[in-house]
Amino acid sequence: MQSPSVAVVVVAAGSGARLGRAEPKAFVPLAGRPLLAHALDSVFGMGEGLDGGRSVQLVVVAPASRLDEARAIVEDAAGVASDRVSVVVGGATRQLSVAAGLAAVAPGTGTVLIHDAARALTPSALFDAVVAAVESTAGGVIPGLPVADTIKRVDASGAVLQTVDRSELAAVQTPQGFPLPELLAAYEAATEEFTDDAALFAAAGHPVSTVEGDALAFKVTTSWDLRRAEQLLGGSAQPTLRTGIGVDVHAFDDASPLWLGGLYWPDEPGLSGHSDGDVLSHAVCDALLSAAGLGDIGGRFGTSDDRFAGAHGDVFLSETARLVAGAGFTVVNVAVQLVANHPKLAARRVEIEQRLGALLGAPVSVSATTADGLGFTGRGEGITAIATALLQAS
Ligand SMILES: Nc1ccn([C@@H]2O[C@H](COP(=O)(O)OP(=O)(O)OP(=O)(O)O)[C@@H](O)[C@H]2O)c(=O)n1
Ligand SMILES: C[C@](O)(CO)[C@H](O)COP(=O)(O)O
Repeated sequence: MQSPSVAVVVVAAGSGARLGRAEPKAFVPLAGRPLLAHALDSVFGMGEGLDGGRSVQLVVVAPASRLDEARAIVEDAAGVASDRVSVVVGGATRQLSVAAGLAAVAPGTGTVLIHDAARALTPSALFDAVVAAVESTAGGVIPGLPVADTIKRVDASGAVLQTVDRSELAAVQTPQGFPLPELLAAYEAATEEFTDDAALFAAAGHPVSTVEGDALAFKVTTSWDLRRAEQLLGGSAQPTLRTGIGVDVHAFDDASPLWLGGLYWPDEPGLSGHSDGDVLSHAVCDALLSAAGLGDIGGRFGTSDDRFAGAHGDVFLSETARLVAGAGFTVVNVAVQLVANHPKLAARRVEIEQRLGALLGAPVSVSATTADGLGFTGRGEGITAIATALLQAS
């Protein structure tokens, strides 16, 4: 293969912990397509693109678990099979992922750009501007934007120590461009972890300058960023809603106290279980986890975990609410229905609704029915709870 003069390494191997989705961030859908696909649109839109006068090599760095998916996205974006595109496995840190990508860049390449897949809406013109600046300066080039907020230095307690002069600061983006031989040598020499490639390059003694960044090159880090990206792509400004369902069943156990909806029910037979058997709270947790795409209560709070032995429903509900919020959702409402001969809920229904509503920060409706004498609930052997939850992406 003839050595291309420009290579672009797109790092897409991060987990996206701050986004909190089940899939790695680069594979999270944005307007119906993975973030990575959008990022590649920008690469293939470069003036120096694959079909242009000069060839550009593309290396995508993906998680080991998503190699096939990444290959399919790359092939789809490239339109044609090409020996100028490849997908390699990333590392545990961004720096290791970049190093893995650089190892796949053709020797003899003049300029290499390192780009975050998470900056999915970066305009192609920014790639072109960085390439042009690397070629004219022979140094490192990064896009930067003025910092809009006043910046304070604070200590661990939050006390303000100093106001930083922001006229000297820039918020730095990608793609970051470098002459390949110098960047490779800098990576070889690096003994510490840097948050961007320019810092690593500068630590090796090389000059780095900025070109004007672009607001569209923002990094999708949190759910809020993802929503902003959706809206910029002309997606509906309607909130993203997700429903979930949860069902739980526990058998009666005369030797246990009854806990239901977070309340103690004296003089009623209890329910068996690893925890306190609060079937109603557990169904609500499952509905919330299901709506957020976070699996289920068994997967999150397994019976092998001693911390949950005998735990009350409140513990599971509070932790579920924390997980759901961490995944970028607010609870719109929850509805739960018990299928049971007893206890009779009517007298304490409002009390349960208020208690669970306060825990979840959203309305909770509780209802009950019997099974007309049919099945195990009809025979009075246990209780079934069925819950639904509605979440809104925050
Ligand atoms: N081990 C890693 C870590 C990050 N990245 C990539 O580096 C870019 C910028 O990193 P960041 O936004 O911090 O992504 P994550 O590390 O995935 O996010 P988080 O810190 O929230 O987990 C992303 O495109 C990400 O996929 C990577 O390729 N390999
Ligand atoms: C490289 C980078 O995108 C420059 O802004 C950024 O440093 C990487 O993201 P992180 O959030 O710092 O891991």
